[in-house]
Amino acid sequence: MVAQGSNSILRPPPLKRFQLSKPTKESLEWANLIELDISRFDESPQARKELASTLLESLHNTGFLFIVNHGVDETTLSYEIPKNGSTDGRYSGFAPQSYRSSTIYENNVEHYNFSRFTSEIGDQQNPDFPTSLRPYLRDVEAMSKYIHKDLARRLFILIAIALDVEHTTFADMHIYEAKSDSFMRYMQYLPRTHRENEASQDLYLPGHADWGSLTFLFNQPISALQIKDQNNEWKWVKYIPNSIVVNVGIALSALTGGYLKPTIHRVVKPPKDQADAPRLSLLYFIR
Ligand SMILES: O=C(O)CCC(=O)C(=O)O
Ligand SMILES: [Fe+2]
Repeated sequence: MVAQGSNSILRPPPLKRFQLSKPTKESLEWANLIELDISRFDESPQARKELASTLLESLHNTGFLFIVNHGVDETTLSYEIPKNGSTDGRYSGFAPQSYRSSTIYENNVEHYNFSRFTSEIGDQQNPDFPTSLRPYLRDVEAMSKYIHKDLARRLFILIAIALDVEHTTFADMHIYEAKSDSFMRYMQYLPRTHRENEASQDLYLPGHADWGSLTFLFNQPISALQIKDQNNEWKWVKYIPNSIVVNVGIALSALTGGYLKPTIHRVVKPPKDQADAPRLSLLYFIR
């Protein structure tokens, strides 16, 4: 990544790179999810049709899939989140551990949210960005826009093709510039002691479905995300290097008459060989 602002007088020290762990050696019960090669979107009308039907089937059955060959380097934005700036972190800015401490489950989670980068009055980013973040903002903006305006758009068009409706039906409902709560989130799960894990029943984030339409999660080596499969059994989401995990939220499920599944998922204590490392989730929520 090239830090911006090299011509300016503002040269804060760079953010620390987030140290990615090695993948687990444990054999876990993995969820059976497909890998969609999204680069085939522009190959031919036939390829697009095939992608559309694979996508629809998996979002109907499991509500989750991996997209690969998506054009983003997964490590580009792997930084330690800054722990200062605004503490009003609900949709924009930093939320420390204490923000979630009302539940015994999420008290090891801290996050930093970025709203959409638009110039609408009353809908701007929190202007109180910590100085350390400013050199990275253009990259965060580029990444957010690429996911929303390009990757999600392709998926929305494929869903429309598969459902045999006007191709831009869903894409037009999720225009980046239109008012929405879409946002990017850095979410850091801090390791817990044995006693803390006992108190929270090994849960880092309780089972839930996402509210929005599509969630993009940069897959990373610490295994902790689980989804509830068709037999109501929890299965682990596998780490596939350079893949993005995509899942359906409640809004998109409603927009498709319940055809696409807003699958329940949760985050649990990682396996033993990863239990002592912090876990960084980089998410983009399309709402
Ligand atoms: O951290 C993860 O792997 C998933 C987080 C999640 O499900 C959420 O924030 O809605
Ligand atoms: Fe979620």
